[in-house]
Amino acid sequence: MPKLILVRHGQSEWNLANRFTGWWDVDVTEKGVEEAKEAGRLLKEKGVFPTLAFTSVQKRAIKTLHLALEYCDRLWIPETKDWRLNERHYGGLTGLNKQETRDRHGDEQVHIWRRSFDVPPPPMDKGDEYDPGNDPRYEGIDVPQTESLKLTIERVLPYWESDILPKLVAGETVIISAHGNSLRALVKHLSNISDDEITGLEIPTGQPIIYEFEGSAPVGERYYLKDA
Ligand SMILES: O=C(O)[C@H](O)COP(=O)(O)O
Repeated sequence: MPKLILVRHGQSEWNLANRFTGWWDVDVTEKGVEEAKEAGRLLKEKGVFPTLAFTSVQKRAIKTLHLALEYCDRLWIPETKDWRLNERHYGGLTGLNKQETRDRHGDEQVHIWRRSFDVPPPPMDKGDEYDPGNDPRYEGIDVPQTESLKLTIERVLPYWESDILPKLVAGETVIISAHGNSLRALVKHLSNISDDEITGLEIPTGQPIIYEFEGSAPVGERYYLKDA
């Protein structure tokens, strides 16, 4: 049965520093590197070998993918990078410390910005030091100024339908190395999670999540590979 493997990148420098990251391109930490290697070892140990890979255009996800593939001896498989798998854009919160933002705006407001379904964080100003607008990797793309989970879903799902799902239907074992919120977008869709319930879903770093597919639909529920 074709499998879908979802992996959130290993710990990033700004996960460690507790800063809102979004589209800012931070690296993985040493711990993140270890998490990514461990994900690869686990794939190998459990005999789940990806045949095709997708990732974002952000180095924390790309590096995680490469380390995971290296540690299951599959660095050679075809891979595609696409901005539509990027982390959700954190708007004007990008770069701020999460705790300091809580102290300033209150826990409830910060929780709404982080986890609500459709309330986007305040938009990023054009020319903000963390604005990736002029980055060549986004040439020709209308870079958002902020994104809620709902807006993230609106760019992740069309890409999933057009580029990824057909590969699973064709029998490939697909690995997607992406981000907390682009993966929440996918899991919401695949596990049919309501707009209310999705606020409670957290995706840990570096832990492969598996969906088994029959045709174009998942069979049964997702599970963590470490528990299989
Ligand atoms: O972009 C970020 O800051 C993190 O990758 C995810 O942050 P969150 O846990 O606030 O959604």
